[in-house]
Amino acid sequence: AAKPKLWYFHGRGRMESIRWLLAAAGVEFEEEFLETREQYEKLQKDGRLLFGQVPLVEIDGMELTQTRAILSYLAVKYNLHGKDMKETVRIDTYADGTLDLMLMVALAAFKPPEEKEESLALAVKKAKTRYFPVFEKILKDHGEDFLVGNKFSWADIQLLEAILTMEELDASVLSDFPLLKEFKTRISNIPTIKKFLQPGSQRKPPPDSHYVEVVRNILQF
Ligand SMILES: CCCCC[C@H]1O[C@@H](O)C[C@@H]1SC[C@H](NC(=O)CC[C@H](N)C(=O)O)C(=O)NCC(=O)O
Repeated sequence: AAKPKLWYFHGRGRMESIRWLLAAAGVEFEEEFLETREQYEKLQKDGRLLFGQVPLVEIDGMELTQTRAILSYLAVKYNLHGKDMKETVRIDTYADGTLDLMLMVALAAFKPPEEKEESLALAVKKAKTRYFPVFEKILKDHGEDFLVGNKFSWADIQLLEAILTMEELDASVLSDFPLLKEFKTRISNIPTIKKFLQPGSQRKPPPDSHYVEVVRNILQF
């Protein structure tokens, strides 16, 4: 079967969680990087962006947009969802929480320097006071290796991505969360994830000023 093809900017943004899921599932994927406004306008003109937006993922003969819809499709397709509805809603809930945190970080890149620092500091504060305490308690309460059903799921992938992203902003962000530290080590050592964390993988670096300029230029905002 053809490899999934991802259409997005050459950076993390909203697409990074999709890259993480595919990589963790051991699925090879291709990427098309939008560098110019023309490329983006062509996608729109060709009617490939339902609401005029990216991420766009070509998979199984479909052209999918809307990040959450794509992630849900991939989680089910690669058996990274729950064994029943009750597990699945927990996985979705945990994943949505980490996506909120990740988006806070992603959008901060587009703010003026002063505001950007403030937004990133707020994201770290939210991680330490809102999100990480919840996940530490979940791991403590059920005493299992994974967040749901003692089986590796999409929620675990999202949480690891969030942990690593927050550690880039504050290396001591896990200092009060011993179980999350163990979780980080455990999940990072899953072979497909270990590979994705090696240099040269399709994992993208944190957004820099060039990336922000390119995205602003393409989206004209
Ligand atoms: C570090 C880069 C991430 C920040 C920038 C991204 O966050 C978004 O707010 C903008 C981009 S992503 C690009 C943006 N895509 C979305 O906002 C998608 C939102 C949708 N709900 C989804 O989850 O996929 C875009 O195509 N906009 C064109 C425009 O709406 O006309």
